[in-house]
Amino acid sequence: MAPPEDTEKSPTRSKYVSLENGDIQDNDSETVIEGQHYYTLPTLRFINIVKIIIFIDGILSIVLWLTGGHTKYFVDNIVHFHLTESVFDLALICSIKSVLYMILYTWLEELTLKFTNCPFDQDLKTKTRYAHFGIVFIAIAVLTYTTTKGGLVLNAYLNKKDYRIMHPTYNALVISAFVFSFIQIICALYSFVAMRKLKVLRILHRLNDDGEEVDADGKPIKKKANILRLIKLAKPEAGIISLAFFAMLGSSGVQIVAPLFFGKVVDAAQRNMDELNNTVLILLFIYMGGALCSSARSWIFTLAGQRVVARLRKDLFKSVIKQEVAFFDTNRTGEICNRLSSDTQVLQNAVTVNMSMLFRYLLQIIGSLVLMFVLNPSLTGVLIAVVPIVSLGAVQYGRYLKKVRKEFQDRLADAGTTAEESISSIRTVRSFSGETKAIKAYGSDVDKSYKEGSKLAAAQGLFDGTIGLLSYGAVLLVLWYGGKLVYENTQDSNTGISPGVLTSFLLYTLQVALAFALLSSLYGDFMQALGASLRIFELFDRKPLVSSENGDILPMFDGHVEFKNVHFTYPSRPETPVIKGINLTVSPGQVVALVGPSGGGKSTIVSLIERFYDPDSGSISLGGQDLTSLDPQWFRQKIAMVSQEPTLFACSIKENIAYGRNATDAEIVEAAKQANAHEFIQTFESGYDTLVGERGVRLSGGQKQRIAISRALIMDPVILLLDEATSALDAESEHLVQEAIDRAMKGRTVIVIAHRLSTVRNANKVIVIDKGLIAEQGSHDELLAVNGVYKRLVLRQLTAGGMMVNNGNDNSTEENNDSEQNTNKDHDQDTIQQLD
Ligand SMILES: Nc1ncnc2c1ncn2[C@@H]1O[C@H](COP(=O)(O)OP(=O)(O)OP(=O)(O)O)[C@@H](O)[C@H]1O
Repeated sequence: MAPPEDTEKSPTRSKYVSLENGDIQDNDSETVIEGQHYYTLPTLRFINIVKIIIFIDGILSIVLWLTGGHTKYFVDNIVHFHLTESVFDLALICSIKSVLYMILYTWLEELTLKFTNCPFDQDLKTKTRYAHFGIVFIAIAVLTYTTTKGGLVLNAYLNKKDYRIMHPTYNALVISAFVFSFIQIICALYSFVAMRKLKVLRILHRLNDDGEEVDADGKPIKKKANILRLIKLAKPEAGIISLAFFAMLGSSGVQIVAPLFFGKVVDAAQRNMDELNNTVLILLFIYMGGALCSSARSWIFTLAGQRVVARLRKDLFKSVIKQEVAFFDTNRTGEICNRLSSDTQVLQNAVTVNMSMLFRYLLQIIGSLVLMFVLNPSLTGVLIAVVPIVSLGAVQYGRYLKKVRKEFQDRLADAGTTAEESISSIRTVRSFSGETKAIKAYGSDVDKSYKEGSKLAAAQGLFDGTIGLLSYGAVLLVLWYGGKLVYENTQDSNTGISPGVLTSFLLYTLQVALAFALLSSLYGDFMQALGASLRIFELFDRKPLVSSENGDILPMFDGHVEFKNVHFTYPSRPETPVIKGINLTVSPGQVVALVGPSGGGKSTIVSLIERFYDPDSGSISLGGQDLTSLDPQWFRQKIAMVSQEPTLFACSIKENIAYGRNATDAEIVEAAKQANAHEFIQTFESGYDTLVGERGVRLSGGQKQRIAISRALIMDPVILLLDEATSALDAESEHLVQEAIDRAMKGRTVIVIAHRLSTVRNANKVIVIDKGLIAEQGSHDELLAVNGVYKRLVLRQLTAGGMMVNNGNDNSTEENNDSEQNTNKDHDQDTIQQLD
């Protein structure tokens, strides 16, 4: 579709640029859509809100009209129509305008959506204009009429001596007709903005053939949080929640009928003492029943909330822990932990306590309004006329609040993450005197969250104030109008209302106003919960890119590993390929040493064997079968890893050794003996039950490594993946660790990232990895014969006395240590001579 030549002239057209294959690009949001798409639209969008307002207006007008008097009065009102004494015209106009509005708004939305797909269709554009102007015309005409009529009625009431006062409900109809026509003209004008938003919204919501929402690349988008999904979280608690609902019905019932009895008390006080006593006694019983129901409701709802959050946390953690390793490369630990703790807490309140409050207040409002209607419809009509203003304002403002609140929560989470990082690395912070830096970083994050918090406080304050003013304004209106009716009653007992009824009415009004104010603050809570649930459901819905379940189990696994033309790039750094086409074979029982310059990709190869990541292309097989088709749980039992800086868990030595599988005490001790760990463990007061502290801080480097070797040995792995420690241990530790490693290597396929010459010399095969490729491979001697990377590496490291030479510590106490190191040194000397 080619854009017409006058594209620049039309603001709507210039927003879209057609692409070669008929796609449309939205310049503002840089969103591209291909051809025709199906979309989901939010339920609570502008048109639907307007329709609700029109509906309320229609219903209210009809009710006020119908409750306005007896049959003759109706007929008189129509037959002897009088501009300032009849309201038949208003009821008629309201019915006609409601139908017209419904038709025009529906048409307008349809046209706007069609226009998104065909932004250059002149006909659609003209029709959309007609729809817009039709709506605005009706709104202006109706507002003009209702204002004029209202003014004339008021003028007649105040100034005309022979004015026949209308039925109170009809007066309410005049007020509500004016208020609604005012709201509707605002809606009509806002419809221009709303339709523009709808176009963008439509582009942003697209579905694939399965009905899932997809992004511009056609990939499914994580599910959005919605209230229904939030409620579903509490589904298993449905039983006890329904119990709580019954209790809530009881307590709300009390709230609803109590004001009625208050009124009766006031009226009884004007008659006789017996009636007064009886009414107060009834009220006391009502309150006692209400108290019982209230405590049951509160207890059960809170209990259900606790259950929901406990389950939520477990499920969420399950989902997090199953994510592929790459996920943790891009997501900070603190942020994830925040979701587990604070976001789930927000949800706990939303799905139970807030939900209960929502129903309670709704019940209170509806019940109170019904009783108010029974007491005096006209007074109720006056109150209802202001409700739509409050609700429309609350919804719009609530949206803004949600945005600010989310921003605040994000900044708070950032601060939490920064603090966690510093505290968990306190040793590094201390040794580099990084306290000031850490304090500054945390302080700056807290300042940012404070900035957002103060914005939130102001916004929330304004929100609460406005809602409060509107609510109490309604009370004042009722007080004035009700006072007038009481006054009328004192003049003529057949008209107006008694003081008792006014008391009930005022209490109801307060109750409705309060419930309304609380309901609107609940809206804020729900919005906050929606924000939290967005983040939580994002984690819930995230399917790990590398699954850790399901797959084949080989009946026999000999330890054969093969890489075929493997290419790999870390997802967190997509522009930098790390492995660029590696072919290698490790035969069962072989010891293969990976060497090479730092950053060449050795550790990445080991990670790929563990299937922490999947290669971008090529294949990795274990025992002849592709790694991606094997059950990760199974093959990870067959592969054990001892890394350079082993991480231990903050539990006992015993639990750390038996981390990979359930083992008996005897097996644990045997593994520790094999790893030369038994002796030092025995010197500890609590032996195998000694706690190692966070990440094993209470153990020395050598001790940690030997525990890690025990942990690997207890798995009796077929393949051992070793990353030799580069950090220098003292001679004794070095020897003990080395001996444990040598023992562990026996009878297994071993892939070792080698840093010691002795390891490389004893390996069956040495593979030199450089810049993501295999630079050389062969035995130590073969590679030395080639004047290549390996020779340079060995020479550089030997002459530098670097990592590949065993640390010769003269203070060594054990004789065999010395002799072993001397042998190594001799070998190293040989090597240097050979190289020279
Ligand atoms: N999780 C990661 N995300 C992104 N890039 C990574 C990640 N881990 C490693 N890299 C990058 O991949 C490249 C290879 O790293 P790798 O750790 O495999 O090298 P290496 O040969 O084991 O180095 P060394 O001997 O120093 O341990 C490096 O450039 C490194 O920066």
